[in-house]
Amino acid sequence: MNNRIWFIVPAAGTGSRMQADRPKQYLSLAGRPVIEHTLQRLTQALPDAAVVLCLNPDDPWWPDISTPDCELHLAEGGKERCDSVLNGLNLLSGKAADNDWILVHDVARPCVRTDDIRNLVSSLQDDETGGILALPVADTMKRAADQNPCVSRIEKTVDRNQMWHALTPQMFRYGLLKSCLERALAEGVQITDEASAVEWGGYQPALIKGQRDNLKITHPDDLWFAELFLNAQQADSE
Ligand SMILES: Nc1ccn([C@@H]2O[C@H](COP(=O)(O)OP(=O)(O)OP(=O)(O)O)[C@@H](O)[C@H]2O)c(=O)n1
Ligand SMILES: C[C@](O)(CO)[C@H](O)COP(=O)(O)O
Repeated sequence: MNNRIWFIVPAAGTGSRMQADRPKQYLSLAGRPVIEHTLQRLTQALPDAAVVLCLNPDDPWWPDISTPDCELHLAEGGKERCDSVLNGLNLLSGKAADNDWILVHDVARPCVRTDDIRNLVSSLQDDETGGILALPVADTMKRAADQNPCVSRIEKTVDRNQMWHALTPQMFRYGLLKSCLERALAEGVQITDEASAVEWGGYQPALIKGQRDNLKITHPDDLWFAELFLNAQQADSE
């Protein structure tokens, strides 16, 4: 594959659902900040890929982080995750070719397996649209009658067949992703991942099965699960 690969890592969130004293990407996980684990996984998976890290402009913690041994560009985070990603894409204007691959990966997913990342790239390197790591739903799915995140009532059971959890990285050509994301945001479309912008653009991104331990650290107990996964992955590799 002769096109370059660029990681864009949205890392400008405040981690409000984590209820911690700092953004979750700077919380300690197995003795190191979450962000260091994530960046290490990305650079281990694809050592020749460059990394665009989207940081909150007022982030006081980044200077204390051990930076990965890779080509690293810093972009300014935006109001929402999608804005941070678009800022990362804009930073690559004039650097990335339209057919270069962009892999967007949440900094809050430090347990992503390098094999999964490489499998995503090898599976999609000849694909015109791109796609995402995802996980088929294994539980019966219920739609709640309201938005209370703790207690509610079942409004209906949703057919789980053909339902997948979207993970990251999400892999798209630079030109396609930038165009779809710019237009979707300009139209006020609710975008929570890159695939939803590409779908809005009329494309059908691929779903490539990933591992269940690629969790997004979101709530306090997720940090405990992440450490379990890291320890289990370490034990498997020995
Ligand atoms: N304005 C934002 C918001 C989120 N993110 C990043 O997008 C990823 C997924 O977002 P999420 O898990 O929602 O992180 P937060 O927004 O920090 O969490 P919360 O919604 O609990 O505040 C995270 O790596 C986060 O750092 C970002 O770069 N810019
Ligand atoms: C991109 C993502 O991780 C795919 O599941 C998810 O949409 C991020 O959501 P968040 O609310 O911004 O964490």
